[in-house]
Amino acid sequence: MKLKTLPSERRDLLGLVAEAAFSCPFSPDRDRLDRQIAGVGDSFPDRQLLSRVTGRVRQQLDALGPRDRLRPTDFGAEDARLLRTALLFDLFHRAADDLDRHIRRQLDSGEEPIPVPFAADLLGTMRSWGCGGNESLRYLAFFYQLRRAFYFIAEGLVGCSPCMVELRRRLWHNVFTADITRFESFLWDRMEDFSTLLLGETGCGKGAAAAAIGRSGHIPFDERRGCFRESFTRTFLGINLSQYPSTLIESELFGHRRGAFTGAVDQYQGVFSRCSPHGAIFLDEIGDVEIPVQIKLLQVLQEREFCPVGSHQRQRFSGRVIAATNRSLEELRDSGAFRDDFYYRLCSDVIQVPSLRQRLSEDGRELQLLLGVVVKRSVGEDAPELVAWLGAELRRQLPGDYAWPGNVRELEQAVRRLLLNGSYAGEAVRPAAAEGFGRRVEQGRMAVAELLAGYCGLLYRRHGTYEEVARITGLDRRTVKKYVLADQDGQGSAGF
Ligand SMILES: Nc1ncnc2c1ncn2[C@@H]1O[C@H](COP(=O)(O)OP(=O)(O)OP(=O)(O)O)[C@@H](O)[C@H]1O
Repeated sequence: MKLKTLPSERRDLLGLVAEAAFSCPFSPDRDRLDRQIAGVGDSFPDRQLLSRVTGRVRQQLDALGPRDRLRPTDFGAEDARLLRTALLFDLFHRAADDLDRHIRRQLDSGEEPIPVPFAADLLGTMRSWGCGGNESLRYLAFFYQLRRAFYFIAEGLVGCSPCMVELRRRLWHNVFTADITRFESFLWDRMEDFSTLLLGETGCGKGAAAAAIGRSGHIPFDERRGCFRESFTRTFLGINLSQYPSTLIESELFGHRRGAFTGAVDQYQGVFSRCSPHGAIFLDEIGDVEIPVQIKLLQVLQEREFCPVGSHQRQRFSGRVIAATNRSLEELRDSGAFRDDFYYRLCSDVIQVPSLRQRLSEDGRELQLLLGVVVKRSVGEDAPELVAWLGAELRRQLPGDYAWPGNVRELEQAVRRLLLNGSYAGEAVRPAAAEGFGRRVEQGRMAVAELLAGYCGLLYRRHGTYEEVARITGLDRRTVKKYVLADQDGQGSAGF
């Protein structure tokens, strides 16, 4: 049979589509390609761009003949590749709403994978183009992974400032590498050794960034059961290492055998054994772990094996590790508190999550955008009037160069306080808090825990780091943090 060829103007356009299909959706390159495909300029509104692009691609494919008779294998090698990519691009965008709905339902349903009623249609369509059984299953899993990554990066890390745009691009690369075709061919199920270190101030979104990576791993489709093999809610497990005394950390990480130590009345599964094969573990506050635990973690990352406490049975770990800290790892490494070999195991990718201060200084619209997200999360719907009021109040009540030391978490709190009391003074609350604390000390009725929480809280508000408070008080950093958090929760300092 004589192989067909694409008309040259269609080949050019489908070439652009193939480039767009494999480029990062958060990159300026993708925006440029989309505008070329859609045949529109820079002023064309972002919101309408994708539907213009998909419309144009559909039009090009329709012009090649009835869709059910369009087979890439009827074309010469290069044209077949372009055509297949364009068909996949079109199918992916047709399925996007179904996939998003599925992601939301799975989020609500939790740990059991839910049925995917639209999967049979997608598989049938791909097979009608001559895709093999396994190949079409791979594409379906790939579609789902692409959509999850897009969903969690875009929803979890909102922001229009250049540093946020760059962060989203970095996260996408962290999931799919810088070359998605290479990822698709070789790396899709081999990402376990790509560890990630997230750095940034408290409350700036390191947890959100980790969740976006952890929920976006490869999950195969099980055609017999009609669902993906795993719920992505199980593929991301987090542990805040600063919450546990060093005696308990190992057991939380690796689990323990029954009777391994006093109090171990039952066998316990740690995060490493609970993590699914293509999942990820989020080790939050990695800068707080002591050297012996660093050595154990290093061993697991090197050998991919661990033993629960009190057991000699080796278990394999094949997930990814994402670690985060708001401390200066440079200082910790210089002081010997953080091992270099451990650092080098963790740092396949080091991503700096920007502070709210930097974001606001780069783009003034950032505040309004974030307020929109925070308000929607609080009231369950878009409320533009409320957002406008909150923005105006924050601008009126706070100094223009307010530093937002608690970042987005502080912004969330500021919104609640404005809604409750109509006021948020930020830094201006310090003297009042200090006065209240002083008064209560003078009254002489404070318990030691309350006194320490109030004092650590006061110093933390003044100096901004746990290290400095630890230096002044002579307490260790972990204890300082515990008191500062108690002070912030109002536990240690009720009535200030
Ligand atoms: N860009 C963003 N868009 C929307 N929400 C955000 C963004 N950044 C952070 N948040 C929200 O701010 C809150 C704090 O974020 P998160 O817990 O990820 O911070 P963190 O850096 O991990 O803090 P810590 O170091 O104290 O653990 C969360 O509710 C998170 O969803």
